[in-house]
Amino acid sequence: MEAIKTVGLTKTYGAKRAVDALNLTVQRGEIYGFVGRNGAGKSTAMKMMAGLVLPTTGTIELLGEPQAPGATSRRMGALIENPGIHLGLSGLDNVMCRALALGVPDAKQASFEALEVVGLGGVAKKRAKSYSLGMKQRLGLALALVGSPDLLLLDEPFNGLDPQGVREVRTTVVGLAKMRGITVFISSHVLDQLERMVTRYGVIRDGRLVREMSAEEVDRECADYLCIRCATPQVALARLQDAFPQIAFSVMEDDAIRAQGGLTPQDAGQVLARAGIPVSELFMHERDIEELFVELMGSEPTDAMPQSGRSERGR
Ligand SMILES: Nc1ncnc2c1ncn2[C@@H]1O[C@H](COP(=O)(O)OP(=O)(O)OP(=O)(O)O)[C@@H](O)[C@H]1O
Repeated sequence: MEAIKTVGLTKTYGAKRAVDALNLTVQRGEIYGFVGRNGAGKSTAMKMMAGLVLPTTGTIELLGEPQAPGATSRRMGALIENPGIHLGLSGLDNVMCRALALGVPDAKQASFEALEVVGLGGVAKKRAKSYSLGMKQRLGLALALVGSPDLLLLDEPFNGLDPQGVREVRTTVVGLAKMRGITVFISSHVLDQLERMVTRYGVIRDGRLVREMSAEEVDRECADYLCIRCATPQVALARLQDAFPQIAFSVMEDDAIRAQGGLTPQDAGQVLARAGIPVSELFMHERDIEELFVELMGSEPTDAMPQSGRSERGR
């Protein structure tokens, strides 16, 4: 069952297509990481999902229900940009205002519980202006949580947090997803944190979705591999496959052979030398998640790849 489905979702500001025909599907229970450079269109897409910005065209379905333009689903909680905290009110009163507006039964108890979940139970009665940035961010999370949503939209929830705050928000979100089965749609630049929580990624570039990947696919793409180049890749491949049946080989679009699974340059080099196959390049390639996403996100705003575009590396 889908938690989020957008079809042709588009937002233009003048000549700028901030979000361009976004077709996105998020399954229930996923923690979906939405990744892109500054200005790629993440916030605009999420604001449309939250009913804060009207789409120019396209449709949005949340938890199986079509959303009227500008409507907000009561089953969704959102933390987008400033969480709208009243600094003069206590954390509890802030959350209660929202709980009452949502018509949450037993608003006070529900508000306490939301604050407990984000670790602010002990300071519930303190004014929000005395909260640190991290505590304010967690208060924003409590505001998003108080209606017991089935879907959470979190736009840059780690912004302004110290490492401890980042960890607290991350573990809270993962706990919610696991214990309550909440679907989480999260945008962040903090890739190493996303890597620890996300089950699927979508990469947005110039308003368009250029790639979706499961966490396992990202792990695979980030795994070290041996790269071999020679003039006769098919012949070399056959020799290597005979010699190392346990290794996963693939030939890339540029004819480079990629070997994953622990083959060393020395062992591969020996086999190819014995077969009389000259090798022009032989090296271990190491790539971390940041390098992978920097490639996918693009360096500067460019013309987007087609909606169904795949990485040039091809798999
Ligand atoms: N209200 C607006 N009026 C005009 N242009 C806008 C408006 N909101 C966003 N844009 C433009 O739309 C594009 C996408 O912006 P958006 O804020 O969605 O990107 P983002 O991926 O969330 O970036 P960031 O990570 O910096 O928040 C940018 O070029 C931005 O300047």
